[in-house]
Amino acid sequence: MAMAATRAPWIQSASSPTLGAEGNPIEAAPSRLFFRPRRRCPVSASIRAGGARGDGSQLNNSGAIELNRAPLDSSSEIASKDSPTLPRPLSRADLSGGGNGSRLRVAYQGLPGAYSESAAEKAYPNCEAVPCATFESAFDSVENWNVDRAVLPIENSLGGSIHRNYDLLLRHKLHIVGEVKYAVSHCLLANHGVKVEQLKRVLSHPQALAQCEHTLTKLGVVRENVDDTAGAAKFIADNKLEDAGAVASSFAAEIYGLNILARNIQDDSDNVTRFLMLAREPIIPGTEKPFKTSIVFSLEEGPGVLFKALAVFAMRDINLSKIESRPQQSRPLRGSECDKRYGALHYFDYLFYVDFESSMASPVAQNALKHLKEFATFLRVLGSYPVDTTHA
Ligand SMILES: O=C(O)C(=O)C[C@]1(C(=O)O)C=C[C@@H](O)C=C1
Repeated sequence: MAMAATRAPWIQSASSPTLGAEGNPIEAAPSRLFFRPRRRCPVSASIRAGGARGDGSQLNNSGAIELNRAPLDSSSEIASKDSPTLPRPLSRADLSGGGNGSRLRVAYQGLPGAYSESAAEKAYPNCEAVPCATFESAFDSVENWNVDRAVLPIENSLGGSIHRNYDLLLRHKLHIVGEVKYAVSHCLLANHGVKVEQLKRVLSHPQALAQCEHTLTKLGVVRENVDDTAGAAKFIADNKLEDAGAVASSFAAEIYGLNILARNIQDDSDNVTRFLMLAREPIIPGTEKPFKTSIVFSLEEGPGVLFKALAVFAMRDINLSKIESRPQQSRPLRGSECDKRYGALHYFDYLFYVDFESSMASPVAQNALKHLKEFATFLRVLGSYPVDTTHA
């Protein structure tokens, strides 16, 4: 019996029938390359075009996917994510802004003048950008329906990954519905009348300080971490500091009445931060333009298991655009394993976050995840969303 979609459309149970073939001979062959896991992961992809499907799901008149809501293994983390109370998936029209003339409320971390605010406004033009003290409170605001979306940084071309947000993506049940790249150009700000030579310390977000490493080293100043770049600007303005500067945007200088001592002080002029757009509901992915899918999984221990996991994409010519590993915080160490030479060994248990360049609407991507599921101990699709192909 087909049921209306009340969960992320790509999720079905482990016991669901085989998905349609993608014409890839590897799929039909027994996968001797890969070992069988002890535990099986209850997640796989399931979106395809055209009426009734082998797995019991239906393509409805509007082209939206309706899936069977199959029972999930209660031992799996995925079960907690896909509450049956989830509202309808977003359509791609929902990506651009609030309907009915209402302004979409979009949470970002930091104060007005933070780069994240500008990224939120780039992602959702005409939105009402809502400042949040922490990344976590931005996640909470969406989950608690205080705002419609959150836009949060995930990686920077100079500073690398923002690990906190990777961890929060897993801990919360939001869906990635888009990405936006934003060119970050840092300024050195100080109160009016303060000269560069007077500065003994410079305050900013740790990422921003890291992005200006060369300049700050040349200046010989002490770096002080604060929650966001705009917060640093506000702090030195409010306290009328004369020995401290801030790394922040020219917009922050304007808002907090500071002087710009230097512009473009980041280590490389091409300094781009990639932000994720997060929502309570997933979007229905398409294939008519480039899509990207973000997943997180964990694996059994064993020689070459990560290689095998990544091979499910390589053998289908699916490009990976990002891979990040994070320790499993709830279970950081594996049980001790004996080694003849060294005795008991402890290994860190990892979560792997992978972005791959394919839409969950593509059978090839669905089959890759189905294949991955065979030896993943946990797998969750964080979102399938259009690639930001614009210039930052
Ligand atoms: O502090 C800000 O202005 C932010 O928006 C945060 C943040 C970050 O977390 O990476 C965003 C973009 C820049 O890379 C520097 C800092």
